[in-house]
Amino acid sequence: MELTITNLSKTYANGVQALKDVSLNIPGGMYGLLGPNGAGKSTLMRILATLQEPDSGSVQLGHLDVLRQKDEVRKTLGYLPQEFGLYPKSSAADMLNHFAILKGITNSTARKEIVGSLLRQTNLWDVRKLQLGSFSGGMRQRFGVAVALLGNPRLLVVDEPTAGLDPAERVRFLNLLSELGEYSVVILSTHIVEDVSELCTRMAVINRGQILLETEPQQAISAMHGSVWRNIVRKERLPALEQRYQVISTKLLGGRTVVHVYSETDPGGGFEPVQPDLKDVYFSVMAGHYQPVTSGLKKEVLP
Ligand SMILES: Nc1ncnc2c1ncn2[C@@H]1O[C@H](COP(=O)(O)OP(=O)(O)OP(=O)(O)O)[C@@H](O)[C@H]1O
Repeated sequence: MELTITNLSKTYANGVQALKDVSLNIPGGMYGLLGPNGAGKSTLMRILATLQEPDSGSVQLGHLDVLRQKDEVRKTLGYLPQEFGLYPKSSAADMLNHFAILKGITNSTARKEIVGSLLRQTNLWDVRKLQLGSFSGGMRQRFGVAVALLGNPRLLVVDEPTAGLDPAERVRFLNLLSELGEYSVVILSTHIVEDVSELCTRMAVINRGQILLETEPQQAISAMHGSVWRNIVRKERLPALEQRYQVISTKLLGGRTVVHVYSETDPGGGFEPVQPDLKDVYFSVMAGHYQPVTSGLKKEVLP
């Protein structure tokens, strides 16, 4: 199973171009779509989930044309939107049973089995009789996954699921997702770099509706070896450093500022080489130190 997105564009009525000629090949497994707020992630996710029309382009899931065969796609689609409403007075088990009926699982014995197994898989079995209104953020998200998994989707679209989860809930949630990636296409949109580095075998960086990078996280990190340098400075020095160097990121650490810069040769000035991580990759791409490439990270500095 593979998802092929070709030349997708979308401009809203207010003139905002949310997607500009987006093309991606998404194989089975866990795929990360990483970008800041407003990058166009939700627009792309809603189009993949057959809830929105692009202006142009095509999307193919295996042999299905996602934009034309919507009913067929919906049978094999799971979608966890950024926000969803639940009946607060319903129990988790009742609500999931209700969604299973909507999904067309009419045989009651089969449905009971499926609902039970999903509640166990999402670690909600013990709280299945509690009202959804009493659920924590993490429990809600896991319930959302249980709903999205009804009917064994071949395509699972998950939009910013970890925003608002505490660290323990986030880890539990990511572990749950990582178990799903093997047999279907799972697309995870997020603005959190760690979500991608911990989970995804492939990823794309999107900003202002454009794909800036499409790669394997490990490959992108390797390609930056030797090009990331670190210094710890006083805040007042930052403007001067930004003039002189290609600054990737700055981070406060105990009142001082840790600066990462991009340079293919020793930049001097007290900078030391560091092992790059996916944050260095992401912020370098966002800062425009790299040219967009379709696969892998080419070491090309923009003029
Ligand atoms: N219905 C709409 N009408 C007009 N503009 C919209 C609409 N939906 C989104 N936009 C704009 O399109 C751009 C992309 O939005 P989108 O929600 O796809 O981004 P995102 O990456 O998901 O961001 P976020 O994480 O904030 O949801 C933004 O500039 C947004 O303001």
